[in-house]
Amino acid sequence: EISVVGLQASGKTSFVNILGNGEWSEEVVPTVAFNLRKVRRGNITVKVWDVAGQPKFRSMWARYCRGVGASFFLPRCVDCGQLTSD
Ligand SMILES: Nc1nc2c(ncn2[C@@H]2O[C@H](COP(=O)(O)OP(=O)(O)OP(=O)(O)O)[C@@H](O)[C@H]2O)c(=O)[nH]1
Ligand SMILES: [Mg+2]
Repeated sequence: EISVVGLQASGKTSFVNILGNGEWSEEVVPTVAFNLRKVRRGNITVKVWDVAGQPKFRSMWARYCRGVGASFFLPRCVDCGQLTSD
């Protein structure tokens, strides 16, 4: 089980889509709350929590990072200052 958190529009959903089906899609919409996606590789299935990055959802990050095997934080470098400012 892994979780992916980071600021809005940092590309988390796009990243998880590529993990899931190898496809790039331009038509991604901002995530509301979270998406749960199951990624299969052979006989292993990994649950991936793709968590929303908009400020109102950030309080949920800790909950989704607890108890998972690994968490990814995708930074969005055009506004790294934003994490501390909001
Ligand atoms: N150029 C470029 N654009 C990207 C990349 N990854 C994502 N995008 C674009 O950035 C926008 C936001 O991507 P999302 O995957 O929705 O971002 P997100 O982190 O899931 O956003 P929230 O769900 O709001 O937290 C989309 O228009 C993507 O097509 C990348 O590696 N390069
Ligand atoms: Mg998203």
